[in-house]
Amino acid sequence: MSSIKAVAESYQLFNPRAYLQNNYVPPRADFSSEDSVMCWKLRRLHETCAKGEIKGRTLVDIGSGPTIYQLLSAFEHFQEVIMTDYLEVNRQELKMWLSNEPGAFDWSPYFKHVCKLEGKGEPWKDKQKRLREHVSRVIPVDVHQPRPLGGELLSGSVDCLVSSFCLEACSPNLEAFQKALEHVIGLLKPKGHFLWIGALEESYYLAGEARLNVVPVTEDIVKKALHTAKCVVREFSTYSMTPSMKVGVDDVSGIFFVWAQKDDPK
Ligand SMILES: C[S@@+](CC[C@H](N)C(=O)[O-])C[C@H]1O[C@@H](n2cnc3c(N)ncnc32)[C@H](O)[C@@H]1O
Ligand SMILES: O=S(=O)(c1ccc2c(c1)CN[C@@H](CF)C2)N1CCSCC1
Repeated sequence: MSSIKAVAESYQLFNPRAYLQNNYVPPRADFSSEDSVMCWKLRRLHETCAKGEIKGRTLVDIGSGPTIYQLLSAFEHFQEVIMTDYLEVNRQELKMWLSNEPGAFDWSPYFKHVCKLEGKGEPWKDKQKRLREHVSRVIPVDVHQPRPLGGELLSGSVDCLVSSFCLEACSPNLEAFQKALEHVIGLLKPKGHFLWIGALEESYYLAGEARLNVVPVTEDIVKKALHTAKCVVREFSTYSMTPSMKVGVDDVSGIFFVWAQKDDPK
């Protein structure tokens, strides 16, 4: 029986570079076909943010890991972006990229693709510069705490949350997954937006020496969890993995994309 403490211990072996190599380096991260999962994820985020409803002052990314792709469309509509992760090694990887230090991960294929989606002919380096200017803080997070960001932000003060592959990847069971979701939603203002990407029916993934357990969730589980957390689903779409995409670094069956809004109790 895994516990939150056991999950935390398993993450001590997490290798950000191995994780990036497993999931974000072409050709596995494929931009050559619009039908690839990466293009699907970026398109969902672009099309949802292009509607113009998701905007405000503060955007917080929960469980950023060593990645920034999840913010490439949403960040444009907010004054301040705060990135978060549980591990110092991931926060350091993010800070390396934000400071454009030698050896930082190359996210240029992602910027190029999103600039193409936006169709404004903007040089991708201009967007890259803007994202670096928007991220004000990279701070610790623990979704299993009632206040996941500690005292860094007031509960109910955030306009938009983004989270990708975090909650299911750090929750030992569905009860903990539900509580973590409710802790995270507690950061949002009423009517605040939640852009959530996650793994469907995944039970493990690898990141170097680390083998991380994942609580398997289905579309129905995710929808019910959002309802219990008093969120209204605006959009829910899924992507099914092809057998060729299963290369042993995880056993994910599919991906979900959610745009949800926190209920207004008034
Ligand atoms: C699969 S990675 C997701 C990374 C990135 N968001 C992405 O889209 O690839 C899961 C992340 O959850 C973080 N994590 C682990 N335990 C956590 C906790 N208790 N609270 C918040 N994040 C946690 C890990 O450090 C890791 O960066
Ligand atoms: O975007 S993905 O669908 C993706 C991206 C990241 C992850 C997973 C899947 C599944 N395991 C997660 C562990 F929590 C991390 N993708 C998987 C195929 S290759 C390109 C990356």
